[in-house]
Amino acid sequence: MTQQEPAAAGATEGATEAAGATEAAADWLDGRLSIYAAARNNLRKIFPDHWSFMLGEICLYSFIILILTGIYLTLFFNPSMGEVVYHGSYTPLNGIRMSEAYKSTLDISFDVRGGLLIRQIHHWAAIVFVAAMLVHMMRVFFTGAFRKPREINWLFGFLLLVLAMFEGLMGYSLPDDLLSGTGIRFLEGALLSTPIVGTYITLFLYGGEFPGTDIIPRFYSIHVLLLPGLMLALVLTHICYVWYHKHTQFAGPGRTERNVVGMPFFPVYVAKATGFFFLVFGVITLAAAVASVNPIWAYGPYRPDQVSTDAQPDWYMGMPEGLIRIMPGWEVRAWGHTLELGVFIPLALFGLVLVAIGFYPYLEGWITRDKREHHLLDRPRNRPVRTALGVAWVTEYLILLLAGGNDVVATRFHLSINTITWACRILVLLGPVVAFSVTRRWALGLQRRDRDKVLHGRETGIIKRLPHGEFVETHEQLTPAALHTLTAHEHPEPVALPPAVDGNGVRARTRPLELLRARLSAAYFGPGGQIPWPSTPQHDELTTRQHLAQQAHLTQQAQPAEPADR
Ligand code: HEM
Ligand code: HEM
Repeated sequence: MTQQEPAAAGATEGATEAAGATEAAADWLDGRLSIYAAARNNLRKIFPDHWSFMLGEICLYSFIILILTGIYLTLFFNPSMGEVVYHGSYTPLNGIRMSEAYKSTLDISFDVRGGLLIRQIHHWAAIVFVAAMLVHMMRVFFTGAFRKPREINWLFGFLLLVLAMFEGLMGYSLPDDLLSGTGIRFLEGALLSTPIVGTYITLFLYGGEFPGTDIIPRFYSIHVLLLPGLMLALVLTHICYVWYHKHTQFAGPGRTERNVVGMPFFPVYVAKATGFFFLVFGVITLAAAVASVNPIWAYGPYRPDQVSTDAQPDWYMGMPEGLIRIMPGWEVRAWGHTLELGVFIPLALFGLVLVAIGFYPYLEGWITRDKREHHLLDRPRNRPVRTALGVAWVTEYLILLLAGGNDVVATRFHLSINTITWACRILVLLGPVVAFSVTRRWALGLQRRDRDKVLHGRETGIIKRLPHGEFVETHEQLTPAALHTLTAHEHPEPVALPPAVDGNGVRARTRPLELLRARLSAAYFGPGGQIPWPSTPQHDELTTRQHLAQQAHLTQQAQPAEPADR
């Protein structure tokens, strides 16, 4: 017997006791909540694997980080517009009159232990949150994961995106620094431009004339209570739907519309997801620790008579900002009222774009008349028109982001602000059209390449010289798995117009909506929308030709090209 044995035996006994206690606790819970049945049904749930499926997780984890850090901030932030004179650690602002909201944010930054880091994590998490949402949304869009039965979940996700943008706007308005105030002023202008109800909405929200003393406390309630509450409910519903519908998967051998191929939720995904949460938290914390964001002490407290150059909203508000900056300052005065078209048109456009994004799944469903469920994802190249629409939208977004920062571009690159504005005006109209047509052609080109690969195999890059001098490139047949993946997608037919003459020989009237649907469907699935597979005779001919060429090749290799004697 060695010295260690009693200790080891003691440890085993302890572990057995702990396991027994855990089991007893689990039994107690099961007697009340039937957790065994719930665990049996859910823990082995299968999830398919693809790197792009982690984008939704980044949204989820940054949302959790926002809630955790936000709760910490509420302990020290004072959402009051009451005025105080600052005497604190940040000496350059000593003796300056400011709101209590601004002062408490300075205190969080300079006097609260870990305050600045938490503030920065909160702000960085907000930036990552909205960025992850946009990229996640584009993944869902480009792969067609929004199709039946997931249209509702797309709508929930879309609502989350809109709420997050406004949650962010409210958040960076809270510290009441010069930049915040400029944002609140911008919002006031935007609301005032709404015809008929604009003035009433503004007076109601601001509790009187701008800036008043109500706006920060009101934004605070909305920021820490109303919107996070709504978002939490939506996030939970969103994830429940992902669970209920089961995740989509990319086509591949053994994967069909009726099964899910992947790894079990427990233990594989639980372990992966936990690790990934800490990775996201770590990266955001690192960014917060090394990269300063929103240094409000450098901007100073808000004063309505001041505005700084380079005043920029957070990047996700770049689109409305850009639209307003490039719009000519049109104004109509009639019957004693002013219609501020220069602000109202861009905002209406922004709203329309958002609505179009939210309802896109229904629009595509209407165009394609497709009522089936889809659990296999599309490769973006196989739906060129949809992919091109997505790229056109991203292009438009980026151009407007640039337009929204026209003052920054002008000062950093020593350019004329008018030149930038005019360039953006032209680009906003041309950019999406060019992006659409280049992407569509590109996707069609990739489809052609896939078709060639299926018919002729993969180009190996190995050139062989035949005995009679001809050079040929050898092709390698695809593996059955690759062949399956490349040929798994459907080739839908465009929706046909109803016959011009009905069964009784009477001319039928085509309704404009049906005509529109037929045209759009032809654009999606006509010759400009997909590369048809070769017809059966074409396919047979190609295979025979390939076979003959191979035979000839083999014969030539077997016989010397130049007979030695005759
Ligand atoms: C708070 C924001 C969001 C969170 C926490 C979230 C979370 C998730 C998670 C974890 C998944 C499963 C993994 C994945 O596919 O990435 C998912 C799937 C999905 N999300 Fe989101 N999401 C958010 C925003 C959005 C947005 C903005 C949209 C679209 C407008 C959207 C639409 C969808 C759809 C349709 C699915 C199902 C995809 C499939 O099964 O392939 N989500 N979401
Ligand atoms: C869910 C999405 C959220 C987003 C996108 C968001 C965004 C922001 C942003 C951008 C700021 C400005 C930070 C800065 O000063 O640089 C902010 C401030 C703040 N947020 Fe949030 N936030 C969210 C959720 C929450 C939640 C859930 C809480 C509280 C429970 C919270 C509490 C606060 C407080 C107290 C401030 C003011 C303190 C400060 O500015 O340092 N936030 N938020």
